[in-house]
Amino acid sequence: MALDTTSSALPVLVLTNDIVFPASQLTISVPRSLAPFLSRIVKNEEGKPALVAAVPAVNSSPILQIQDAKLSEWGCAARIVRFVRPTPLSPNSCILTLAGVTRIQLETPLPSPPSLLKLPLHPVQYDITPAKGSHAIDEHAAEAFRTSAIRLLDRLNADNKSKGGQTTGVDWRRLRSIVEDSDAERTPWVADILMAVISLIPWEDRLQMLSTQAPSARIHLATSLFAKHASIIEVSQKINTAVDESLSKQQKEFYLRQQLQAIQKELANLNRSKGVKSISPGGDIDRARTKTGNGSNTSGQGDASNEFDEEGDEAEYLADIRAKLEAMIPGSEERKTGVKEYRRLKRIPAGSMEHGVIRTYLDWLTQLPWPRINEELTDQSLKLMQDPSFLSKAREQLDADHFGLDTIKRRLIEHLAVIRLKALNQAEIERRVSISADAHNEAPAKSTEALSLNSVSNTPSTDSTLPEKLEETKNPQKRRQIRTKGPILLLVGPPGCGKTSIASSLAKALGRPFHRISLGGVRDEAEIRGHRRTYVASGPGAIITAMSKVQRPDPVILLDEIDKVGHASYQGDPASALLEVLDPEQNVAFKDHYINVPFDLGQVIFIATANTLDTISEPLLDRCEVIRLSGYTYDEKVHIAQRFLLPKQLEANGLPIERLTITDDAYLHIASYYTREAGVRSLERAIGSVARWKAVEWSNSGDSERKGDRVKYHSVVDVDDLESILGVPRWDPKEREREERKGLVYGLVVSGHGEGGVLPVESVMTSGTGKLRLTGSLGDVIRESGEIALSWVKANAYTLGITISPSDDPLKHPHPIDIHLHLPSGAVKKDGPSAGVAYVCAFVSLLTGLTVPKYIAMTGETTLRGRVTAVGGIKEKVLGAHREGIKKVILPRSNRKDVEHDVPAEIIKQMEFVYATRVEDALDAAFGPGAFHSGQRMQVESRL
Ligand SMILES: Nc1ncnc2c1ncn2[C@@H]1O[C@H](COP(=O)(O)OP(=O)(O)OP(=O)(O)O)[C@@H](O)[C@H]1O
Repeated sequence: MALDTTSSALPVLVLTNDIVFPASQLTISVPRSLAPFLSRIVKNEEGKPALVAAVPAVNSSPILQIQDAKLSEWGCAARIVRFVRPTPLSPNSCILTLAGVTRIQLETPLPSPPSLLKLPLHPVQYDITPAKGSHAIDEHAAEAFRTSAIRLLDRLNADNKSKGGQTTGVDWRRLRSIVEDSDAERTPWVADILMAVISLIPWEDRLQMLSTQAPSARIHLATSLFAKHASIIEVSQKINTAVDESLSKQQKEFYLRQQLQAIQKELANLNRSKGVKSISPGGDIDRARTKTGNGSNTSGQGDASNEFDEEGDEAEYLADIRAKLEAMIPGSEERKTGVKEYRRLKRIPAGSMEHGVIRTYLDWLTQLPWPRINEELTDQSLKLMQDPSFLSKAREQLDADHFGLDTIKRRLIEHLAVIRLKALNQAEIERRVSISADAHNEAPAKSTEALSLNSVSNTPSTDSTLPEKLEETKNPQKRRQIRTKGPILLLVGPPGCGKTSIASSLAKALGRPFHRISLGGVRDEAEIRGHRRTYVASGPGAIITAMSKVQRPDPVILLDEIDKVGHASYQGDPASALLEVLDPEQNVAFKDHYINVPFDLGQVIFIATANTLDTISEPLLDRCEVIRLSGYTYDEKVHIAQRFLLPKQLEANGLPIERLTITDDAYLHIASYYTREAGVRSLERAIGSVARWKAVEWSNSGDSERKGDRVKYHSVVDVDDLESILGVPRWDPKEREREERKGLVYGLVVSGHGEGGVLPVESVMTSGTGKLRLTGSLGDVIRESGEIALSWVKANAYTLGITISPSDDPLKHPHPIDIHLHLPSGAVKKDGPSAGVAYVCAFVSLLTGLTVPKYIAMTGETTLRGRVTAVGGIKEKVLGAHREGIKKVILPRSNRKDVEHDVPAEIIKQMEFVYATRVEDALDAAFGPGAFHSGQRMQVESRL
């Protein structure tokens, strides 16, 4: 387009990388070679304006040299408003500030490449008349221009803000207000200003703008360019925000994962230092992560690198859990719950806390031995029980592991017999179901044949409830369950008498896993029944943990020390949680708070142990069948030591069997001088010490032989060797020497551990007012029996020859006295009525001056009328008395059967038993027959 207005010649300044627009200012550097020429223009000697034609290069680039520039046809006449030339020695370029005046068009192209030494004068055309008429801008176009310009400026402003306002140094808001205030006439001028300022508009677009002379065309061009660039900025801003958001999400996730890892590490350290296994089923998780089902990996054989892969492969894990859930019976509650949790797990992002909680829950849930779809129809224990010699083999197993304990072994065998019969019945029912199902499937018409087939089976059943049983057995959940419904066996006895070990040999005999749950000190119900999942770090209780460990529905579980379970408190009542476990009616649907799905414990054999029955709650006791173990005699201990404890200790200490022989006397010596217990635990420990001692001797002798010394090793240990091996005997035999003195007798007791022993009953008299003082941590019952005994003695004082007149009170005549009765071991609490006979004898001895021989001990409750009634713990007491060297025991007549049934024959042979019906019988036995006159006694009795 040509300008048909004014024409003149202007020096042409080539701009390689800038454009000057009319009404805009631009500061550039120019080569110093041009300085003289430029200063001439600026000095304006000829009175001309200091104008140059600033013509941009078409092929602009930051590194473009002037001589290489291809000039645009269009440029801008610009006034030099500032010219700074360098000092003569400075290598710098000149600084030139130009203010655009108007568009110019080169009339002809420049003839040669621009010179670096001077600006060539070149004719240009320009137009400085304001736009009018056909050039006028219509209002719509101006509005469109303003809108697009404002949109672009707003975007640039927002962009600038998001970058901290430091990027361009242009005040976009001010420009915006200029645009807003501009009327239609001024818009072409505003468009030029914006074009000069907005550097992001590409060079070609700006050149096009420069070369557009007509204002309306310029406005249209500017409108479309601004709209285009506003859209470009919007889109790029959107992309940037999206990228930023995803980046910040990633950063957030990364940060949280780092934190999670740190927490897990700390927890693992904590658990390691406490020696506690993980709350979740520990290494079993790893096991859970290995493939199952048709899987190629099985537990323990998996890829070793997976074992340590903390993150685990989520997809593999989910597939594994899914396979386990699919193996559960369809429609079963455990499967429904598992599937629900599995779906939740998939929805929740991995690494979140909730994800971990669900994962741990699913680990527990899927590891429990639920009834499975593809369970094999015969299992190991059923096969074992089908063996006709099952019971005799079981007995052999019990005998192989334990000496004596006949009653217990007999009872256990009875228990096994019941379980076996139930299992065989169950197997028979299953067999019938499968036959009838086959017949039904093959052809309904052949059902009669199937029935006749049944009737010729080896074990025809006369059970009238068979149809229901058959129906019940069709339910897959009810199949394969050998229920052990029946009383729970409770083994009661002193420590170390084999309760725990016989339970484990029962499990061995049954071919089932054995698990021991120690209940000693359990105060919190949650320890048995688990914490609800709402608790932080919640987990299942001891029962479900045991089931998860053994991985079978039918283990033998030993509830050890059931007498030491805590009682009801704010933490719940663990004893009542146990009730549910032990009650065969309830435990088929045992609900752990954590798992929260009923679990069938019907196939589990529970055996409980306790040292005493006193602290076991009545309802709990009611569900148990009590079997008592009451400790061993010395003979039994020697046998146990020889046959069981020594081989065990030799193996434990690595000494060959032929390298240690302990003589019977040595065993007896250890049992009586180094241990004083009903069981054999301390004895076992002492034998262990002997074995270790001899192991050292044996290896020393080997060393000496190698060195050529002749140190002989003696494999036999006799009584004389014991002191050097075990030290001074812990129980000094002299200590056992009891005294025979006035007011002192020996009673028989059973300690809280169920251990029997002898307890002195001491009494003295002091001057006083006829009062009785009882000391020695005595409970109410034992105090009352002291008072009863004294009342009886007072009532019979005359008959017994204590007073000279029937009306005299022996505590007041001839002198007023007080009696102080004490039971030693004052720190140990004592209660019970069984010291009555001993009290009477002590009072009579004190008041008459007669003494009771020290080899006599007694037990029995007395009534005010002088009857001697039965007491408990006879076997323990007699064995305790035997250990203490007592020769004669005075017992209530009604306890005779206990002695005859429970006390080993060899003990009966070694001791004398006197059975008393009345207190007088006991007095005769203690003080000697005829010590008191029987005739008078009859009188007293008739008076009563
Ligand atoms: N009759 C026995 N024959 C062989 N070994 C026995 C016999 N009785 C006990 N033992 C051994 O004595 C040790 C202690 O037995 P165990 O731990 O079963 O005692 P416990 O009655 O359960 O004691 P606690 O009440 O303290 O739990 C075991 O090594 C066990 O094998």
